[in-house]
Amino acid sequence: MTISVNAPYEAEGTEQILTDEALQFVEELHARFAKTRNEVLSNRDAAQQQAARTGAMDFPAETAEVRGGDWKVAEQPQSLADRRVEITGPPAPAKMAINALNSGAKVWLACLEDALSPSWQNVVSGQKNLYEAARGTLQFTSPEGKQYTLRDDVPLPVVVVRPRGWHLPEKNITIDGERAIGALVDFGLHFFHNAKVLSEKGTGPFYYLPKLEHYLEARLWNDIFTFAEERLGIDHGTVRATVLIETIPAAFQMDEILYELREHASGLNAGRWDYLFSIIKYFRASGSDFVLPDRAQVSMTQPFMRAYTELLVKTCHRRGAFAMGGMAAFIPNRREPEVTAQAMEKVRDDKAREARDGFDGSWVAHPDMVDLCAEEFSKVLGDKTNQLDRQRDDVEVSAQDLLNIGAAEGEVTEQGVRTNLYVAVYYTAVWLSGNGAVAIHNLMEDAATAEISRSQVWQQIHNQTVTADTGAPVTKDLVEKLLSDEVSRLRSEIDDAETFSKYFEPAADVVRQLVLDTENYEDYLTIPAYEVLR
Ligand SMILES: CC(=O)SCCNC(=O)CCNC(=O)[C@H](O)C(C)(C)COP(=O)(O)OP(=O)(O)OC[C@H]1O[C@@H](n2cnc3c(N)ncnc32)[C@H](O)[C@@H]1OP(=O)(O)O
Ligand SMILES: O=CC(=O)O
Ligand SMILES: [Mg+2]
Repeated sequence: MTISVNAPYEAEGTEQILTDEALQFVEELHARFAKTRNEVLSNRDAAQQQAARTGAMDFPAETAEVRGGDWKVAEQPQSLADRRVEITGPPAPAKMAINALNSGAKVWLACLEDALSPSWQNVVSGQKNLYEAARGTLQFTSPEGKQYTLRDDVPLPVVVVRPRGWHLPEKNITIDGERAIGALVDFGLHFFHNAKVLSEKGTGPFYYLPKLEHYLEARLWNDIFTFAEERLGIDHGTVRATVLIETIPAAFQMDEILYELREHASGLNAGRWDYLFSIIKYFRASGSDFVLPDRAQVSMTQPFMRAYTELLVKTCHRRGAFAMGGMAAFIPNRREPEVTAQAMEKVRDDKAREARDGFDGSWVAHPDMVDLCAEEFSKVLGDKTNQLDRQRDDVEVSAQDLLNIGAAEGEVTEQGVRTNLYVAVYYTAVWLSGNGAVAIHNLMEDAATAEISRSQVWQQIHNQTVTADTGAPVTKDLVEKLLSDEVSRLRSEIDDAETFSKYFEPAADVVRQLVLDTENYEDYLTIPAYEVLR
């Protein structure tokens, strides 16, 4: 096998990160695991088609013994015992990494996934920043001259790295002429450079695993961890993984996923945004019973969302694994105190509900929200660091509860379609410019939320959904017109013509193709967008 880097430019950190030894490790991962990754990825379609045809899903029959069995995941390492507040954000640019590390959170989810646009610069410099974070040497001076250094007055958060999902390639690295697998590049480079340093400190290496759709995908990650530990001479079980339950098939396999990873598992996380995206994707063509209301109306208190989070807490605590809450999208606006006050109140409610339900901690998107999340969890935890001992034997969740999507309260409106188109184009443009997360109308938008936006429109056209505010069906012609309006609106808001033509016009082309091609549904927005990204 031959690995080669065919990058369009030399990214910051290249010399430090893309060493011969590190690339050889990435190549070894491909030699051993690429075939299985390709198999598990191609299995996804058949499972989706079966569910779409029947409109039904169930807990797998072949793993009844795993669900019924009395087993637990390995004991949790001390450094992860208290996860009451986790800040999420990309490790590039460096100032975001430093701000996250200085935020006072217990954990920093360093995101190479939903919140990172995988430009070559971000992929390499994100690894460089993680390398320096692991060694406590990360610092940065902004172009305006602002100095960023790591604080030394409190313990810094433990870093948990989220590599890309199984679906995304890394086009700037090839192996025998084929594009490398993004997840193996992200994991391989991080593990190779940092596993020893982190394991000696007892603070890693730890990972979040995104977008899994089957327990065999968890088995694959477990095999990768076992191999990587042996190869670098690190104790088996040092790696700990928290799996995002953020696809509808994974909600039916929570026990199985923990079981596969039991020697490496830390917990599960309720990734609400990708979960909604997955539901729309799975049942996009299964009729109007599966059409969700406008995105803004689908809250965590809808019965099918409660079923999902309640089952997650119950499953985790039965198995000795952490149950981690998700992301409320409201973010503060330091220029608008009223917006900030409202956002704080809504996020506080969200965290309070999660803490009451038994979650051990949760996510925030912004440093200004770290304290409120810690406060809400501390109220419930008291002197404890987590509530692993709280069993939710009162919870009974059936397949029908998880799929009770038609009962969601709310409606589809033309204004909702407009907002979805606006957000999808805006987010894609920002992603093409190298940022994987952005505030739009005081909401955090990232790859998962943008996927919901574009998929809702596709589904509404497919089902000719009638909008509540105009009484008209969502047709291709209507969407063409609304998209053109929203692109004009964006043109009037973006005062720089060059930025508009460089990022917004290609973004509009990507979104137009995604929503209007009703014969084909693209599995991920980021697949076509990646072809345009440098
Ligand atoms: C569905 C999911 O997967 S959720 C998880 C994935 N999504 C994320 O991780 C999104 C995380 N959040 C963010 O990226 C950001 O909060 C955004 C893009 C939404 C908003 O960022 P901004 O527009 O920069 O917000 P704002 O101007 O209020 O930021 C103030 C300061 O806080 C910093 N900041 C804001 N959010 C974060 C964060 N999550 N991590 C670290 N620093 C942050 C900014 O860099 C800025 O720093 P500076 O004063 O040194 O320049
Ligand atoms: O990754 C989290 C999500 O909500 O998606
Ligand atoms: Mg996600």
